[in-house]
Amino acid sequence: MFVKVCGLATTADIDVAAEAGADAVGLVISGTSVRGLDRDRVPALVAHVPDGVVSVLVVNDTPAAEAARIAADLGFDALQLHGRAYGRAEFEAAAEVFPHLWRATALADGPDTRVGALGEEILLLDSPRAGSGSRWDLSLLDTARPEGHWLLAGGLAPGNVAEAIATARPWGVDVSSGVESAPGVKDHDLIRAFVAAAKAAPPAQPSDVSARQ
Ligand SMILES: O=C(O)c1ccccc1N[C@@H]1O[C@H](COP(=O)(O)O)[C@@H](O)[C@H]1O
Repeated sequence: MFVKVCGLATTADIDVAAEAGADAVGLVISGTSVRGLDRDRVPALVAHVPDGVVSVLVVNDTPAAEAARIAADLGFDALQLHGRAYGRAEFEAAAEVFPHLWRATALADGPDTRVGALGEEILLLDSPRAGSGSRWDLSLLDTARPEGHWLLAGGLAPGNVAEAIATARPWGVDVSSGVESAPGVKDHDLIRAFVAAAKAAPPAQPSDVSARQ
């Protein structure tokens, strides 16, 4: 089970997530998120992510090509694009700048659920309110379950991730609010508990892909 912990703010957060066994860590650049980092702090945090852990730039409503340039300039391994109604042409233009794109969308919005439909490497299915800790109706997957490299997100936490994995059968999971003691403040014990619970869950799909794309 591929596990990403998102919205990290300090080098200690990164150390804890990596030591717990997270496969990827997310750093948010967004003016509207409580987890949005000052741009001048980001290079040191990206550089702190250890080899073997995927560093992911997470943006919301940023034009894809602009976000791709930021991801490339700051040395991220992957770019998670949330929010806009991105089209294939926008993704293709962004991929020429930075190829490791993740498409984050809400199933309630009726997206194309084929992984790679816009050229992305990973599809992430989230609640319509990214980063809010909101869960969503996983029964929507019954008629639109993706295959392959897709991540489940939205209101996951140490106490519900095993059940969510059993229901949704994703390739991986992503968490932010559910491992915090207050909005934007990561709780290290919750990070450890989340990664342990997710890794212990029986995988629904083979883990046949390395963490670094
Ligand atoms: O975490 C944020 O603040 C955020 C901001 C902008 C876009 C995405 C964001 N986070 C992503 O939201 C989901 C799930 O969050 P939660 O666990 O429900 O709080 C996850 O994909 C994060 O990467």
